[in-house]
Amino acid sequence: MLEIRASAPGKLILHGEHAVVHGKLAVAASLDLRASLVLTLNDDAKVKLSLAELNIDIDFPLSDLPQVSAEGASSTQLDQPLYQAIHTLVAARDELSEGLESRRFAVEALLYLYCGIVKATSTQEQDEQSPSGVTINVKSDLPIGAGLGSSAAYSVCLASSMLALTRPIDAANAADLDAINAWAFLSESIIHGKPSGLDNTISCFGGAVSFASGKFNRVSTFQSLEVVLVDTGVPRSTKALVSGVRERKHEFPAVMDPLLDSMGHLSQTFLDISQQLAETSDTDPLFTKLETLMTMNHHMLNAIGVGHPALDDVVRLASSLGLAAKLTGAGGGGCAYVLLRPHASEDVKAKLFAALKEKGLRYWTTSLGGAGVAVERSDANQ
Ligand SMILES: Nc1ncnc2c1ncn2[C@@H]1O[C@H](COP(=O)(O)OP(=O)(O)OP(=O)(O)O)[C@@H](O)[C@H]1O
Ligand SMILES: C[C@@](O)(CCO)CC(=O)[O-]
Ligand SMILES: [Mg+2]
Repeated sequence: MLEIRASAPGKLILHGEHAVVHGKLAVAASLDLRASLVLTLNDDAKVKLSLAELNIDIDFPLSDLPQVSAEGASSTQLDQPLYQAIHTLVAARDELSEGLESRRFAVEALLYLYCGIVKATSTQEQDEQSPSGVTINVKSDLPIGAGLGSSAAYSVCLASSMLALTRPIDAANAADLDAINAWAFLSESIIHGKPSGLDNTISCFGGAVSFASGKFNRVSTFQSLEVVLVDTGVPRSTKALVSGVRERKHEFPAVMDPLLDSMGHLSQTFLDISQQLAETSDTDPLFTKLETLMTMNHHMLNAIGVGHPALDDVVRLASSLGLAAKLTGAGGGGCAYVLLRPHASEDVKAKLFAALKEKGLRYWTTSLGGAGVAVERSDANQ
């Protein structure tokens, strides 16, 4: 029996969220929290999906899926007629009418990649003669819609498993990674609107990077930072927040543009200081600078309209213990991260964890810069 297993990590944006959508520099690293997917074939000629975190169990007959144009679907641009056909198909399903719109985007993204990658490579004759369906189960360690790149981890799992269904995929091969990343970006575009590509790139390649205008450089200087991720539990949508910033930028360009520029410069300053950190044993003054940058960036993100009182509460709580925190990802709720100095006193950590527990907030201590996508195909008949 054919089985494909894929997994991909979430990410922490240390600095540069939102600014990166407008071409500025951001710095981010992968997390050790991952999404995972198992794909098998079925004889029912259906795409069956079970998305545990979204409480979605639904199937679509293959015969209902739209035809892909003769030239096949592009991996670099969303095919609008194909997307519209999928959007209409999903909108017609009552099971998906409840809850947030973004639940439907997850199903649309999955069907889009299925049609664009799998259906596009099989001929109509093959489809009619042996209409093998696929069964897909997804689970995730990541909080959904909370700033840690759950949508990107999901998108990378989708892209890598669909590609592995059509040909051998090696996650150590640069061309295969580029193909996964390109399709994952299209899935992110369905979920996010206009993503920068940072989240799917980190989830695909892993490690720690600086990123601007679709290009990234690996960075090894800040992977060892110790952080605590804190989820305010306030739900929000990345798509809505990103479009809110775009509108504000359009309305007040002279005010917004310098703020976005400043956030890009802040990412570069962070990189310069983390480079110095790697070259000295006298780290305390540099950590003081890193903490100042976090506080500044948190307030700049408030200024561009992506803050939330619950995030400010986390920043205040950290500050009462002499620590710095800032929101991460799209903001508007979701997660903040707290920076711990190396050898932070056990007493401070214990106080932080106790205060977070008392407020009923979920938190994670995590390592940065782990592996990117993993995909493996096994076939019992081979
Ligand atoms: N495990 C999952 N199963 C199915 N869909 C998922 C899963 N994880 C994320 N998604 C999709 O991604 C959406 C959440 O993405 P969104 O971009 O709003 O938040 P995020 O990626 O967690 O945060 P950020 O983009 O700020 O890092 C969900 O509503 C769903 O459409
Ligand atoms: C808010 C944002 O910068 C990060 C979301 O994790 C959006 C993006 O980069 O696409
Ligand atoms: Mg996202």
